[in-house]
Amino acid sequence: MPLLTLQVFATGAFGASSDEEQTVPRLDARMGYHGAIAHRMAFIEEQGEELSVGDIQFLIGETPEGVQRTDDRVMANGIDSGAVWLVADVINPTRDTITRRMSVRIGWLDRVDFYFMPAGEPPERFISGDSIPVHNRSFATRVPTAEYAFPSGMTRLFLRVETADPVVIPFYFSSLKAGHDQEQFDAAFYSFVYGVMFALAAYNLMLFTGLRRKRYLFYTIYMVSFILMTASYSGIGMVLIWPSAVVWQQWAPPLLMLVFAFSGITFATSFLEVKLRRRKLFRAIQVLCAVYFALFAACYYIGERGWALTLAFALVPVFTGLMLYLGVSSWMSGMKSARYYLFGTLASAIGASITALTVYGILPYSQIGFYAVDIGMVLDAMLLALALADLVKRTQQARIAAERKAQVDHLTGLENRRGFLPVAESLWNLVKRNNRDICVAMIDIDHFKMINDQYGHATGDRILRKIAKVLDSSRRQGDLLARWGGEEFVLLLPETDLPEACNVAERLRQNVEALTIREGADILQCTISVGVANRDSEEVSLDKTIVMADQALYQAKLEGRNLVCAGNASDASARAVPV
Ligand SMILES: Nc1nc2c(ncn2[C@@H]2O[C@H](COP(=O)(O)OP(=O)(O)OP(=O)(O)O)[C@@H](O)[C@H]2O)c(=O)[nH]1
Repeated sequence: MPLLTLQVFATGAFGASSDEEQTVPRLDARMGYHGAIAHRMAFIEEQGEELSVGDIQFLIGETPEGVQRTDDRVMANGIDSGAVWLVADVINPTRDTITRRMSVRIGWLDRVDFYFMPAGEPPERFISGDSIPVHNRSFATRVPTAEYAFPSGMTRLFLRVETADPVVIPFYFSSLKAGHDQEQFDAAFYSFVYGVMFALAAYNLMLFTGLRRKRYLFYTIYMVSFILMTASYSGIGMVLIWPSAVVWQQWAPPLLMLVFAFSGITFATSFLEVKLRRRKLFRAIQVLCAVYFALFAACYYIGERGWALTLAFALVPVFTGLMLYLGVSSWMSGMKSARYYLFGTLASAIGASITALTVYGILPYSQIGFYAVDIGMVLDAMLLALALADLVKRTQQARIAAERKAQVDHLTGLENRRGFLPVAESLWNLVKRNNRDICVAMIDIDHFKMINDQYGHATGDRILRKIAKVLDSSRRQGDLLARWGGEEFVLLLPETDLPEACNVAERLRQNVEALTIREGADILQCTISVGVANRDSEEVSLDKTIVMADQALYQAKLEGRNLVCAGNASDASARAVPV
């Protein structure tokens, strides 16, 4: 007989009795018990050596004080603990058989054996657990399940659970219909979770294919690794995808937990541009990832699955903390899109913590507690997708602002040559199509070098700004004014013939001449020279008209400055004349 060290899992130990009927609690076969019912059963924990049904029967008979009770509906005993037996006597007071469905609703348990022993008969056994290929299990279900037709009288029910994973035993005893309804609910829930995840993963993969931005790829990997991780520990993977891959099923949960944590942190570092902003931290994260993978490989090599799981369970909070820290620090440093990221990470962290605490038995077991990680992750997936969209929006806005900035002259606030030309070209083409007049005036401040030399560059700048303002307020609405470069400006006058353009130019000249600028004790007055040219034939381009206006401006300078000269764009050899 193996030596047993018996432990109490929780408070409320059953008062031991030599009466076997009191030692083993009773279940009524007619009842459909609501929720998990470990508190309605007795339990015994194996210490080292494996026990048989005969050993357990012997123990119950000979040392009933060793049989324990718990107040908890779900037994939770942490990682790598010994095998646990649950025992109850199922009473069927009717003459007919009563069929009941029993299941342990956890997909990661290695080995689960159900034994049913009617009085005076040998036990009938049902085997399950993820160390057994699906087709070799008594019932090919996602979670360990048995259906049994309880005969009239008493049947002793034994349940043995053994695993290197966290020992959690939500044992359900229900009618076939209630069991079926629960499975339907689970299927609907996982369909919803996986549906959302797959849709977002596929969409972001498309974005990656089209845009070639790595962050979309990392998002996709993060989602897919979550799907695979939950598929591995929920048992869905084994039932639907790898029904015979027992070794893979044993190692998949810790491995996929690592992959999930790493893909999450990789997405975070890419999205929050940690490599650019925090180079040292980025290196440290890479080293940490490498160390974890090396430790996992070592666990695999020596066959310590419990250690690998402990490693994975220890890693997830570390990386979640790191992801939260990165989110907070990025938000603090002004990255607006980081707040969606932060809320998403917070949702998944809270969900994962609730599930972990539920699985460890620290929080009372509930459906919502058990599925909290999935609910949190769905929220996380949606908020991260929102964060990516927000980042795209902000990047676009920044690009448009930068493009606009590149088209504006920062000194005068007028358009510069880059801003002027595209608008001028389209106006030019429009006028040309309608065969209307259009003119160009080139404007240059006279003797500006002298002002710079005498009063300094800063005063020169101030005067440039003032003259630009005068020009801007003197132009007609619809005319396009820009700083062409240095102390030169250009004015495009659509729907304007040459004499009218010369009138406008003359008004500008007069307004600038009337401008007085105080510089210390001096009152400064500036003048401008203007060259005007018009489009006087079909073939004349904007460029050519600008050249002609420039020549007319040169003529104005030659004629003594503070003048408006007009030229003819189609006849560049003709001499521009003062107006
Ligand atoms: N303060 C200031 N000066 C500028 C700026 N851009 C060009 N200049 C100056 O404008 C002056 C232009 O000199 P020039 O091309 O010789 O022409 P000018 O002295 O105006 O003589 P005319 O055009 O022949 O009347 C140079 O001294 C340039 O340094 C600017 O943004 N700010």
